[in-house]
Amino acid sequence: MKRLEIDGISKRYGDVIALADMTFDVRAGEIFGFVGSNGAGKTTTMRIILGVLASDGGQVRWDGTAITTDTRRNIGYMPEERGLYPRMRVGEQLVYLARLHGMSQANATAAMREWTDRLGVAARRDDEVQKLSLGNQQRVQLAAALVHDPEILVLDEPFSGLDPVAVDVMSQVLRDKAAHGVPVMFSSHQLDLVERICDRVGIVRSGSMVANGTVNELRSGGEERIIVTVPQARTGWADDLPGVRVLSQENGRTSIELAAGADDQAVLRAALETGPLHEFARQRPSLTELFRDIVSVNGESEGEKA
Ligand SMILES: Nc1ncnc2c1ncn2[C@@H]1O[C@H](COP(=O)(O)OP(=O)(O)OP(=O)(O)O)[C@@H](O)[C@H]1O
Repeated sequence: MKRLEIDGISKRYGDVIALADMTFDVRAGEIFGFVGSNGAGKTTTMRIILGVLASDGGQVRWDGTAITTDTRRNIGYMPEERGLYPRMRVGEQLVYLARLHGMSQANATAAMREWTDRLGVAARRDDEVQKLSLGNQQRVQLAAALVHDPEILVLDEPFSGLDPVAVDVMSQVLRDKAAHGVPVMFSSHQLDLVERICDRVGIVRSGSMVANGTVNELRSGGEERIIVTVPQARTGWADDLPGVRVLSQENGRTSIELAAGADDQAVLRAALETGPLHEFARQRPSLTELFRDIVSVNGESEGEKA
């Protein structure tokens, strides 16, 4: 199976260590979610994969071979800063980009038609990019990443700012691409979405990969919680129970971490005393909860720390 390998990449900006031994891979046919706090190093990694930025050390490989300018032409890239010409018309621009990648005029036009159709911007082909809403510009940006039929997809926050319909359209396109054997990597802060559509997830902190696996693998490494729903429970009902740490209590739903060996039946009895019990369940943490555990550094972004 072909793999995009990011192997021991390092990068400094003056005193700031942006990447330190960043290592992971993205496999053909999978959707890989790349998550981490602001400033953790996601964009820097993607720029290095694309070759728009040079690393200080390490290697990017595709199918076992160091990636070259030629291989990079087969990557569909959606840069964080976006990259469309605001005054060029949508259709012209996509054809132009496809032609730059070596497609014939006829194939480029066909691909432009296909992607503007699939991404729901066919009616805007003759409009200047700058006249589109931000969400529609983003759909065109994805079309630009796809129009040359790339072998690899690297997308920097493709979902930010999209409405729920556009999110569905974009997710479906990424799934189709993966189903056709393309490795798809994207960064995002929308963890519920990442949890839903990614085959594997990598969590980045301070320029390194700190956790990496399927959502289930990551979740099974997290501490189990007990969820207790008693709509009428008074605030703080579980605070003094032995071995109990209350993680949250909202709208009658309390999430509890229980120390090893602590008595879950005592929690159940205490819950029943506060009112009618609707739910008592053991649950693995969500990706959002895991992320907070793994990444949060006093709630600061990494850029602020640096
Ligand atoms: N051109 C630059 N000059 C100096 N420092 C930079 C430059 N680009 C990035 N950095 C620093 O490198 C680190 C990693 O930044 P990067 O943009 O890769 O993070 P990110 O994970 O993409 O963040 P975000 O989620 O906010 O987009 C940060 O500390 C950032 O301040």
